[in-house]
Amino acid sequence: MPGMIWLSHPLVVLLLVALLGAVLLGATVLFWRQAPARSKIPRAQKRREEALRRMAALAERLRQQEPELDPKPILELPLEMLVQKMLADELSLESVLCSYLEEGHDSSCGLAQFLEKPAAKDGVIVKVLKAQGAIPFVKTNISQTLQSYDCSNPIYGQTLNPQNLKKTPGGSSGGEGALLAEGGSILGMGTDTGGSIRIPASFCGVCGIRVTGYRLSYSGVASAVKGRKAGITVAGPLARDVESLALCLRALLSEHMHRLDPTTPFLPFREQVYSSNRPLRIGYYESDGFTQPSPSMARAVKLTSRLLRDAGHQVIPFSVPRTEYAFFHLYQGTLFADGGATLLEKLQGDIVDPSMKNTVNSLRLPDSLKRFLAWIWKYIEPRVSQIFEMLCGVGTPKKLWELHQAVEEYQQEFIAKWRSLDLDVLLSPALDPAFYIGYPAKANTSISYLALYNLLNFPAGVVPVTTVTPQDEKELAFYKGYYRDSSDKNFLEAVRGSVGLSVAVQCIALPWEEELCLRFMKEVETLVKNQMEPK
Ligand SMILES: CCCCCCCC/C=C\CCCCCCCC(=O)NCC(=O)O
Repeated sequence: MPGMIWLSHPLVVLLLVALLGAVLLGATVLFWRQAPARSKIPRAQKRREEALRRMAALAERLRQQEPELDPKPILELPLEMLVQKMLADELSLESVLCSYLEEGHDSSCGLAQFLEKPAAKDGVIVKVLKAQGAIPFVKTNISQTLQSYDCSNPIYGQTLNPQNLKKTPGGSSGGEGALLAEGGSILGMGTDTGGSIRIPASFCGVCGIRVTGYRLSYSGVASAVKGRKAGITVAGPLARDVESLALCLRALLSEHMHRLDPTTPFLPFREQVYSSNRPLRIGYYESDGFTQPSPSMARAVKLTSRLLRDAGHQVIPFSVPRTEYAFFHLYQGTLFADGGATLLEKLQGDIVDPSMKNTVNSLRLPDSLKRFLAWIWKYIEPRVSQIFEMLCGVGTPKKLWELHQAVEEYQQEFIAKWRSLDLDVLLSPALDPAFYIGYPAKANTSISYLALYNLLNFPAGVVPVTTVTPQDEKELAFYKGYYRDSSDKNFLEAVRGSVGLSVAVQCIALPWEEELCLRFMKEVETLVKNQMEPK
């Protein structure tokens, strides 16, 4: 046989042996490099099991001591009412959640190399909350490195969405979203670079807000990627209602926080802005022209803008300028300005979670190959081409400054448009309904509605307003997406089969206007609640 003749050639045999040797060597080196990570993971899992056993034992002891006590009505109380009851001595209970760097605890970011390095002291947010009586009681699951909006890592596994166990709770702060949705907590803290507070909140049917950069302290918050100066990561709370978010920000925006971290402005919570009821001028859009909204996302904006109009507010159409440019060139440009070097460094010797493989494998390619793929994909799927271009990084400090300047110019262009319409606030879709597990990595352009406000650095929060109806589901049959590419196709697959799942809207204000943003969110929440429960 001709094949056998080839195989009997000594050079071919030599080549095959060399190839096999190289593969074996590669696998051994990888195994050896991952060995420390592999050994830390079972220990972390054991610590978690022990903690859960201790919690179960404590719960059992409480049940025996107080057989009459029903904790459910307490856990379901909004934070504000809980505080009122505690102040009135009707309740004494120990539970406010915080997942930030906390003395004596690991903040792993889903990375084995961050394990067994407990924080030496509390982060500023934890310090301020503790000083006001908060008792952090649990750290919740996140996506590996926080650079994905799924919620999975090789240490603690995949978190599921309590509304549908085949769906992700979103990420990166997906554990917080799931715990709040299940009534297991009353307040959580997350971080947001591309929707990591707002996506889990909207996927799980709770509220969340990303504040203007630097308004809340970021000191002591663990992260796999630090140092970005555009598209910066910010802290923010998640809770079951807007009043709880306001209570949290009221507590944090204090002299105490400013004293502990003078890089935050001394700008205490402005009560009169939050409690004002003057009618608002509200801009709104159902589509950003880049990610075709799911039928439920568009319906959520329609429903909310009608309720707002009926309540006496002025509602004005708004269109987002140059979304494609803003998403790829500016947002992804800043996200991967270093070509992913920082992220890859943090993953060295670690097991890469399946939810991160797409990003990590693409980043690991040599720049020349990324450029070649960008060129090829230009003729097949232009959006994939743009992703590969951005994954090369900016190249030089001069280019980075040019990018920062372009971001500032876009910010001014957006503000000028906002001002020309004399708007107070803006209403947009969030990202809904929850995706099937594994899909965030496949539909990576669909975060455009949320990432825009990371790029602009505006405060933006999400409020659940409706659930997916059978009619929304039927209308998905006509969903094609604006680009008809793999990301559009994956988005459609990700959101199918979601009748009954939560759908939120996004409420946006200008920088430093967190109180106005919250006031707008509260207005939306109240109007939706009132129409669901007519007097
Ligand atoms: C052809 C496929 C190539 C895949 C390349 C992947 C490109 C990834 C693009 C977008 C994903 C962006 C995810 C950003 C998530 C940020 C989440 C967040 O807010 N994190 C919080 C934090 O950083 O603290």
